Amino acid sequence: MNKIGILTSGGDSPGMNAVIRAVTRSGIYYGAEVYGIMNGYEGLIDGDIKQLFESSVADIIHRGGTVLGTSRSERFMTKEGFNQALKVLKDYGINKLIVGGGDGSLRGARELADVGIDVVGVPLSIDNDLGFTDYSIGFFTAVTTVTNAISNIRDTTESHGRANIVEVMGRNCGDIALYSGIAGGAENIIVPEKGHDFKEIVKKAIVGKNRGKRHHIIIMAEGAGDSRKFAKEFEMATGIDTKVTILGYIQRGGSPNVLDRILGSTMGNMAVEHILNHLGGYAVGVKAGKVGIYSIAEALKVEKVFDDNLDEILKIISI
Ligand SMILES: Nc1ncnc2c1ncn2[C@@H]1O[C@H](COP(=O)(O)OP(=O)(O)OP(=O)(O)O)[C@@H](O)[C@H]1O
Ligand SMILES: O=P(O)(O)OC[C@H]1O[C@](O)(CO)[C@@H](O)[C@@H]1O
Repeated sequence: MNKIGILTSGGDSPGMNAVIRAVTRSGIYYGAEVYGIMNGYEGLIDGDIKQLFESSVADIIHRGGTVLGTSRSERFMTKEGFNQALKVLKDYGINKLIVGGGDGSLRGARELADVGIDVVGVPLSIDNDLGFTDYSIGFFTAVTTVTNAISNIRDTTESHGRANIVEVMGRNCGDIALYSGIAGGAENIIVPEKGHDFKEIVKKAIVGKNRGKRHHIIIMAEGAGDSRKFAKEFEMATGIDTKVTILGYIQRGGSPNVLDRILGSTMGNMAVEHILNHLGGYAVGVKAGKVGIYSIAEALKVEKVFDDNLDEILKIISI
């Protein structure tokens, strides 16, 4: 009997529950037992594990967060914690493990594969910072949430003739800023991958103001610097009353959109099909619209590349 374990790890992301549901139901469909490991690698170390049945995952596809809980586990990064996790897998007879999470979580999964555990990693993170997949699950829901927030901020900014610096998440990746900047019609984005020309940003705002423009929205990725400091300097240089909005967890929670539900369902199903038929370590991803499976070691070597073309388009069409 194959026993599949599933855990979610790192920052939660919209779509985690769609993956848990797809893994559970696909696993049972293909004749395996499925076990939910609570709170990511922490639950794996502590043996906080429960068997999942078809109805355990009812009514969750539309919910944000993760019904299994998640964590950032320092203990898993220690030799003792890691060995304890291996012992728990052995004690429970869990011979296949599916890990949903971001870059760090999948690196943890690769470590497990390196010592002989069959694993499949599923990219689940709002940051979209994994190079081997065009999109990680949760990213587009977060971008939609940020875009809706920009629309609201734009209304009130326009009414008052102000500027607003909107700080978004993404750790060292500027994709949330880039995609929401395009979709929300922001004047500028500031991302960690690129330097920014402060004088150019100021000039653009002043030219816009002189043309009669009553709003100026700048999306600043959290990894690109201090948004409050930037706002003060921008206000000083332009004379435009400037506010800061830090979106925080608003952009990580919430019901997953259609794309994240579909990616979660198809990737979860593919992870199960693959893990039941192959030994070793793999990761699922999406390239050019197609869901595929890759060696996890190779996948994690692929560098994340910033989309300069999209950045250029933003510059051309935001005046
Ligand atoms: N290099 C590594 N080797 C082994 N385990 C790791 C490694 N990096 C991270 N982990 C484990 O994965 C957990 C989650 O990693 P991290 O906090 O980086 O989040 P993440 O998976 O990148 O998700 P998110 O993108 O949402 O932040 C860590 O707390 C740790 O237990
Ligand atoms: O969950 P925490 O510890 O607040 O972490 C926040 C970080 O997690 C993410 O939301 C997802 O990786 C990042 O964008 C952000 O920097």
